Amino acid sequence: MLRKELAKEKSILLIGFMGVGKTTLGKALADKLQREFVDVDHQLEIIYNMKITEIFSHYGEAFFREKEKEIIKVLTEQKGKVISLGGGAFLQEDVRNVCLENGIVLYLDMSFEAWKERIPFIIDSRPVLHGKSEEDIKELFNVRKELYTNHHLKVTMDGKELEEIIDSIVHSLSLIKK
Ligand SMILES: Nc1ncnc2c1ncn2[C@@H]1O[C@H](COP(=O)(O)OP(=O)(O)OP(=O)(O)O)[C@@H](O)[C@H]1O
Ligand SMILES: O=C(O)C1=C[C@@H](O)[C@@H](O)[C@H](O)C1
Ligand SMILES: [Mg+2]
Repeated sequence: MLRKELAKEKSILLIGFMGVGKTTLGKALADKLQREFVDVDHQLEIIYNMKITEIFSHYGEAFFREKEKEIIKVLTEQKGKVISLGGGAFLQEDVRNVCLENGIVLYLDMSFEAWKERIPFIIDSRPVLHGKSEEDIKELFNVRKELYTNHHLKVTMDGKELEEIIDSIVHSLSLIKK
């Protein structure tokens, strides 16, 4: 597809619990679709020149959520991109609304059993998980799951290779009107 045509298409917005692979998959999907990739957390890290954990500890979560919302509002006005959101972005109704109106919201779903294998790899860089037991995290996982029911497309990640997931997303995208 020509870049000019792509620029008119809605952006693809990746949502799902922290650590399911929105950033990892978003990059690969953008490559496959020849779209520009934007990661909301990374944008905030650039703006504040701090890691997400530092933004949380320095300014607090409420500040982070406000800035996260502001940047998502700006980014969702842009077309033709693949944009990975942070795992907690859909906590905010304004964020849900602006994403569902302007983009194609793709939910990366995963079972808790599969997801919990990732805890050791992500715990240090996800402040929301700090100080929580596995039971607490499971509860958070289930509460957040409700929020992610607001989507246009869903892909289940359990037991699948990245390539397989990308192919199924590309197929689903080809079936919907943009
Ligand atoms: N398909 C996969 N298979 C195995 N490991 C993966 C897969 N996708 C991502 N990971 C690993 O899981 C961890 C989290 O991935 P990633 O940062 O992409 O998640 P995320 O959904 O963007 O998280 P966040 O909501 O915190 O931004 C990383 O260590 C990554 O290497
Ligand atoms: O799920 C969450 O609340 C978060 C997920 C990450 O992407 C970051 O946005 C931050 O660590 C908060
Ligand atoms: Mg991410």
